Amino acid sequence: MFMATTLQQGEGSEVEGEGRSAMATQRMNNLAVMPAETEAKRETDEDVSISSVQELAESGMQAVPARFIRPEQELASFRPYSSLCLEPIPMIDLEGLLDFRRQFTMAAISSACRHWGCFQIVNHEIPQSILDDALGAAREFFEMPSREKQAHKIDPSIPNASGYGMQSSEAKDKVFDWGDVMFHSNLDSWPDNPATYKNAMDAYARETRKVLESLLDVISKELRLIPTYFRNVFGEFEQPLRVNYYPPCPQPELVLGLRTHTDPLVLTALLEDQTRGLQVKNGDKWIPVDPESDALVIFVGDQLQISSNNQYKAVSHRAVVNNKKARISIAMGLAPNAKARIRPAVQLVDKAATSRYETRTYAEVRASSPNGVRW
Ligand SMILES: O=C(O)CCC(=O)C(=O)O
Ligand SMILES: [Fe+2]
Repeated sequence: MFMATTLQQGEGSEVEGEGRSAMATQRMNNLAVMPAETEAKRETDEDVSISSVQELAESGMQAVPARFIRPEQELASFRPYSSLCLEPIPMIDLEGLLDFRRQFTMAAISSACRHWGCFQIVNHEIPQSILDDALGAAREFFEMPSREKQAHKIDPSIPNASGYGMQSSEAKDKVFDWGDVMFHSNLDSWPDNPATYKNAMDAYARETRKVLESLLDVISKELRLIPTYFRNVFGEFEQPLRVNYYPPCPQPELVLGLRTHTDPLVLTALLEDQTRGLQVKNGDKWIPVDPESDALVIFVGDQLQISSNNQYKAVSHRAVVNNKKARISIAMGLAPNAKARIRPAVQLVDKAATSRYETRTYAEVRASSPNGVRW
């Protein structure tokens, strides 16, 4: 599993989230380089101390430090294009599961899992107030002064630790993402502050779990597995949750808020504020997802791809940033129990062919797939 960390602030560079220190601004501006100098500068930036991207963004720097700049070949895929000519990801009305549209809706979910690995859902029965309160609590958290957030600083030496830190700061490629995250490996690690956080996230997590479990029921039927298949093989689900914060960036065309990844889970639900940023990969194209205030985005994760013996696809996705507005998203996943044995359903393995995957426990799978995003 990926171990994120926050970097130590350098001596004498105390910067509070709500203010700017001239020394810190100067230090951060000194780090900013033009893309041509990127490679040469990346090395010397290794020992730079940054405790959060939000703080860096609020320092007023005009150019991003080299260690955030994506490699040249990846930058090419950022070129702006009109989404008008691109097919949007499927939008599925879950009310259809309750009436005469049931078969059609089930087939639409299955088709989205096969061809996209993602879809949006509306009429999921989660009250709008629960969605709004979760996003509100997330915003309140990130608007707290730096020292209050740092009180929850993640300790990467503890396996499966929860806490606050920069996105992907220990990813193998050493390129940082333009965002911060409050990660909860389970639902008993809420901060006391802000006071609204615990109840709002708890309610959101509980409601979203029901939706994801009902989607899994549909999926097991569509894959012709017994209805309890996933519960039987994955055990009691773990429910990790990531609250993502992407500050505005002076050079959004050079960075990613969150690197390209698949979620190492069964299913993920993503709640976004109204700021665009999520992109999903379909074939060789990156498709922007338009946020809808009453919708959730659902991702097929690696474990569902494996269980389905590749019939369903875990979707590659990433978050881009902009130079005007911070963006918040909350991703909540269903993860197999650490002891669950992960392998394709025997019913889905062609008798003549061997299965595409070896059997491993989820703990082993998670430890061996450090894609740079803590889950
Ligand atoms: O913020 C987003 O748009 C994507 C978040 C995500 O993919 C994650 O938290 O795993
Ligand atoms: Fe993700």
